[in-house]
Amino acid sequence: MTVRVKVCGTTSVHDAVLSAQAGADALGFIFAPVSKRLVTPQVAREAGLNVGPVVARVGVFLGQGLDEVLRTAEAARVSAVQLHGPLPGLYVRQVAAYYPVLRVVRPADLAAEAGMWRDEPGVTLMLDAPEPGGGVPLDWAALRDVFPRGAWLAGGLGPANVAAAMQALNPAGVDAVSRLEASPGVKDPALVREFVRAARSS
Ligand SMILES: O=C(O)c1ccccc1N[C@@H]1O[C@H](COP(=O)(O)O)[C@@H](O)[C@H]1O
Repeated sequence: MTVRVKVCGTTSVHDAVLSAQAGADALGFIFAPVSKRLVTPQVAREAGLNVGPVVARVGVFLGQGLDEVLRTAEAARVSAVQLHGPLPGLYVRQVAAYYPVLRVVRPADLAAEAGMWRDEPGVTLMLDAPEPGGGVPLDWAALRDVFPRGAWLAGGLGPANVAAAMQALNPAGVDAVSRLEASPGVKDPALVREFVRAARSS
């Protein structure tokens, strides 16, 4: 199975084009106000118009109301939505009625969430560290026996460790932000290219 590669925390058209040219399958746009990588829906929309017809644009949310999520996703013209934080199942289903959902869970919540979304093709699980965007890798060895088939992996991934993470867990997709930056919200071109290359060749 070919791994999907998502480069998150895109805050400019320039960095969107850079990541797309590096070969990313998906770009993440963070709309959570707490983030150092906060982007406006207008910039995300403009970025999406500059990366061609194939690259997915994922709107990232943390602890925001349903109305805000749906309005922002529409304004930004994203193609998928990534949901962090504790959320009722009904909320996730309501978003999934409009957008494919990447449901982000911490290892502690994996068993419950995996059971909830096993038969819902519109919801894909992503495992991440408890502190999103913190650059801290998960304990891959501890997850080896429980990592769900088809799930994505995030948490402290970068050029130097993505191959080992893939070897340990065989995720369907990998996602990274802080280890690809020159400064918060600004991509380091070499790190982005090397991350995509390392994931592709693993
Ligand atoms: O990066 C952020 O600032 C952020 C804020 C709120 C929700 C999600 C955020 N980022 C997500 O964090 C993971 C991995 O980040 P890292 O590679 O460990 O720095 C990824 O899913 C981002 O989309």
